[in-house]
Amino acid sequence: MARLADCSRDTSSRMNGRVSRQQGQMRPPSSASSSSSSLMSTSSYDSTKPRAQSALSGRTPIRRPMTPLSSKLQPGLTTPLRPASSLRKRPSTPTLNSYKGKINVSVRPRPLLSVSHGNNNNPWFIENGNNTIAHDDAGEFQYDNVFDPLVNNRQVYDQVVKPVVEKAMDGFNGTIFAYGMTGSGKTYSMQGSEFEDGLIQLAVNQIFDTVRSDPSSRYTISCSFLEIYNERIFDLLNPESANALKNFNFGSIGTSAKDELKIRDDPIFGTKVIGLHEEIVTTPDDLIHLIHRGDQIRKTGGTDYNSRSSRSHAIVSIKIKKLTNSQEVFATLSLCDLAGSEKATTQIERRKEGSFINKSLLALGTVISKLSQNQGSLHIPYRDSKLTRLLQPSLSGESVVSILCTIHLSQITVGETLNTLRFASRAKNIAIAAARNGGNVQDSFRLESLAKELVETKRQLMELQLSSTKISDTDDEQLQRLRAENRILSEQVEHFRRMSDLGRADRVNLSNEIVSLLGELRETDSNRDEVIQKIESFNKHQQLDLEEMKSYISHLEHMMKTGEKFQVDSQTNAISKKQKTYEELFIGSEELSLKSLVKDQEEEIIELKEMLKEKDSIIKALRTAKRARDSVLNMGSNNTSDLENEYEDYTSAKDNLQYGKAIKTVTERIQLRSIENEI
Ligand SMILES: Nc1ncnc2c1ncn2[C@@H]1O[C@H](COP(=O)(O)OP(=O)(O)OP(=O)(O)O)[C@@H](O)[C@H]1O
Repeated sequence: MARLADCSRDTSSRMNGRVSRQQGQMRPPSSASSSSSSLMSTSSYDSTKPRAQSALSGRTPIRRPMTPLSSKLQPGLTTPLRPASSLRKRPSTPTLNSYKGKINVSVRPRPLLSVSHGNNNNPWFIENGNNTIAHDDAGEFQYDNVFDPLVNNRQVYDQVVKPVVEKAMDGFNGTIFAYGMTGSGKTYSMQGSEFEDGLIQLAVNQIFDTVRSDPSSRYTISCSFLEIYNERIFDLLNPESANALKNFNFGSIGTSAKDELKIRDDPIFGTKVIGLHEEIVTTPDDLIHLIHRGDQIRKTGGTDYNSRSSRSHAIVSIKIKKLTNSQEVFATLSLCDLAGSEKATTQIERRKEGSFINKSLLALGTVISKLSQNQGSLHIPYRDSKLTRLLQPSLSGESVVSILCTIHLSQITVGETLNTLRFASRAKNIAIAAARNGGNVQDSFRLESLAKELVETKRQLMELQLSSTKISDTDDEQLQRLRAENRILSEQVEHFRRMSDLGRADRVNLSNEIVSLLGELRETDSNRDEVIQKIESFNKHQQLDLEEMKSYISHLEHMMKTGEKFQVDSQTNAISKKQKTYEELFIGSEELSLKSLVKDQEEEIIELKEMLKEKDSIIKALRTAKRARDSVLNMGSNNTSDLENEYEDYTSAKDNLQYGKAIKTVTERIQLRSIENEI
């Protein structure tokens, strides 16, 4: 256990992000650190830059026996101890397609500095072997990793980032974020310095090392880079957004609102920033260049603890897609450098920035706190800030998460450091249940096309339902009309048939009676043969008329049958239309043929009506003829010439299809004659 020398506010030692350390004052690597050396990547992009020679004099940490944990814990500050572990060490239940575990939490104290403004009784103690940090009054805190202040970025990387990158290369989303008060070393850790690579650079190296060592797979790597500044999202890779950010100041908040990017829910990635620029890269240099470009734009300013402080949360997202044979996996690795919390400052702009930063960090703390309570029913206020909204998919367990908490170990920052440690303690209770993204490409394609088909079928079904309602309305109207007309038609046919039967019987009677009448005619009558001939001819015409009537009847019957069949067909069509696709129904010829059939039927019905009218007049004429015959028979004293004359009138009238009129005339004449006889 090491008692740590007091560290102090340092702005003088910062020059362009450089920091020096006195060599030889670092303690031997901790167990965490030493174990990590065996895991170190053989990356060809590893930094081999020498550590800086320090102009600062460090203080050798004082070692003292560890105070028993129980006596150190204070109510509200306790952190249940658990075996030190990292993603590698901690028990988890990874299967091929899922990963279960807890968020990996590491603590990195900023190195001690030579200029001390406090006293030597530094209250902090670190025991690297046990991954424990203790405070004289606050007690002990244990995490997956508690680093020695003098570890380098590579050692931190191996414990904090490397396992997450390995998982990301295998299809699991990964998130790493640096959290801590301003000036505690977040940016130093993530971006590195002139003398050593940061975690981002090392992650990039590992990604491309993996790509190179796996020629049998095809990788696609792309990157986006955003920052959340004063609760607005800016695209650090998009020049327009970057310009907007440059011009962004508190006086123009309203006018620049259009430049900020919006967050939307996304079925694949949980959340998505709409319109965020994303570039595909093929080399590590390309990727680093891209990140460097964005970093130039990132908002920085001076705080009381950091002359070049990050005033925004910055998130680099690296998308990795890997295709091996027909298997595709994809993942997003998010590397977040959060803005540091700080106490009130004298500068107005810094104060306003600080309030936004503190607010979003508070929201992050609340979310972490609620998640750590492990109660599924609890409402998690992800929407309280842009930061928590963006980190929602990661924090809600869908991503392998590793948090690096950076701390100051000076006496004047004890409150802030304890806050960070409490945050870290809560975070390590959060469970992860991440799933691998991807699967068989053919399956993916098949699923994709099935999903498309489903959408298309649903659309067709909706249109079909709408149009079938319209069609059935039209059909219904036409069917109703056709049914009514058919009913009238069949009644007329039935009536016509009865009349025809009646007419046939009358005709038989009539011819019999005419024959007997003719028998009574005197054989000597010179025109007897002629009369017989004419009567026979009349009979023949009658026969023809009857034949014609029969044929009309069968024609009418046929039309009725066609009409009935059409009704049935229409109903069947209406049902089957509902089962047919939209195209078959509307683009095909079905509808056209249906319409033309209806039109034909309408024309035929008009014709039939005309024909029926004619037939009615024929029947009427036949009736009148019967009546005329009856009158003739009753008269008994008809002479042949009168009969002949009347017969001629009748036939000529019939030829002109004016039977009714002709018979009327005959009847009138016969009636007139009977009156004359009576007189
Ligand atoms: N582990 C470290 N080794 C050497 N120097 C460090 C280390 N950590 C931090 N520093 C130095 O401390 C100063 C502040 O660090 P840094 O900018 O990384 O803090 P920060 O947490 O990102 O602050 P802010 O939230 O304000 O951006 C820098 O000059 C940095 O070089």
